[in-house]
Amino acid sequence: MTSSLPDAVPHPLVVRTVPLDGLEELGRARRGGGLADDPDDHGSRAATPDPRDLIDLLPADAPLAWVRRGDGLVAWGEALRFEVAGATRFADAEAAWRDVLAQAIVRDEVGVPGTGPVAFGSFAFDDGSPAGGVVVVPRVVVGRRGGHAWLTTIESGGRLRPAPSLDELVGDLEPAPSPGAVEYGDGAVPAEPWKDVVARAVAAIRAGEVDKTVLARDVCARTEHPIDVRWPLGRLAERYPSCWTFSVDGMIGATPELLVRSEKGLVTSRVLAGTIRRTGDDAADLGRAAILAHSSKDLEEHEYAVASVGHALEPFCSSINVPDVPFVLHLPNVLHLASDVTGVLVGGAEASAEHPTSLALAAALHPTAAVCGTPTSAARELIARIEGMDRARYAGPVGWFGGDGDGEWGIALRSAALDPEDPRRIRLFAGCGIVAASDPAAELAESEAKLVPMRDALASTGTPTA
Ligand SMILES: C=C(O[C@H]1C=CC=C(C(=O)O)[C@@H]1O)C(=O)O
Repeated sequence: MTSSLPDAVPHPLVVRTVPLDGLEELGRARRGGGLADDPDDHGSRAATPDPRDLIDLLPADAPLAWVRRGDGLVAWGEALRFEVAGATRFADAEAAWRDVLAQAIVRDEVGVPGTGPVAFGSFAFDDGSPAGGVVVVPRVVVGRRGGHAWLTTIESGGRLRPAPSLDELVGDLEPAPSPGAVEYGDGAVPAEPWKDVVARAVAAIRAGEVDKTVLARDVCARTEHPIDVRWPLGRLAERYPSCWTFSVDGMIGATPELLVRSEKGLVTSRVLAGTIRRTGDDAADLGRAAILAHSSKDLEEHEYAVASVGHALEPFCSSINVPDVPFVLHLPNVLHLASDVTGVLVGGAEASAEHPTSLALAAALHPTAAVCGTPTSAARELIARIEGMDRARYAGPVGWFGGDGDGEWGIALRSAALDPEDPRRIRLFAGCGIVAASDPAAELAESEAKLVPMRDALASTGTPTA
């Protein structure tokens, strides 16, 4: 399978970024409320931007999003789109983006990460997947970071014109309608047989074929009404503020795992592996956090994941910091062992330094042991042999990059893929790291806990599941 890219960019892109005032007011007016308190901001209760300010600007048609704690990017419209496929999908996407940039006319009056030209991407987990990958260059981008907001417009073949106002661009949006009742059905491998798949993986590990692997499953949902992506997105952004809520070409979710952020010579990766379900009782959950932090099975799972990220970043970095001990990340549905790995790219922040792009770094890191296993190629083969489904863009890189190559790529976890043929159908995914001590029934329960964010996001009403 190869990528089919246009031979040449049809017209140069004209990109303009201007500062934006009044984003909060616009968001507040739409919701009729005040600024939100961040539930992750333990104790300080500082006023933070509402996680929905950006999401609430999106139109229903093909919205693009990368939002965390109310900051990030939302975008819509399609100035350009590249579809890529196969093992060269990342390199092809990057080359196409470079070609576009070589001809772009840019006026950026803000100059922070995420301003100027921006492209969103979502890529398949597996080289052989028909899902391949897609890069979308939107027509309108609204961004916010640390109290500053901006508006970028991208036109193909136009002339540099005065920037339109946000009101003009957004107009009167109808709020997202609920998808109504949701029916769930089996995915490629139903729950009970999936336990046998886990048992086969455990046997393969005990036989020495791999040290660790990650197995995933899907469930299929059918909704009463067509799914307006803004419905689940708003709920995910509100309920999972410490995750990255994303939407790219029908792939949506709120991932807690940052594959790589590359910014001015500094790279960061949030590595997760090792999970315990929450009970809904805060005191009991503190006890469970302590159990997780000392669980040899989970620490082993985590160690493989951290090592895979450290090794993949090594060739690009002059220094790397890998924490000795993971911390426990508290999400509403689960607790994870987490490590923030940081590194300085060779050349550091020097303006003359030629850094790899964030997408090239994502390609080098993918697939980490958090979604594939150790050693990588044997784990990949084992997954292809026993998992019984095409992961498509689940567990693949999803995110954005800018004109200088810097950007942020998450791993598409806690996610779902809309059916491009039927707006009432969506496929939800969840996976679990498997090591020698894994128990199939416990892994099935863990996968159910990881499906909760998307299930709750699709629900038409009701209290989210703990
Ligand atoms: C593969 C998934 O989770 C990974 C990320 C965090 C914790 C994991 C675990 O504990 O098994 C997985 O490695 C998923 O959520 O679908």
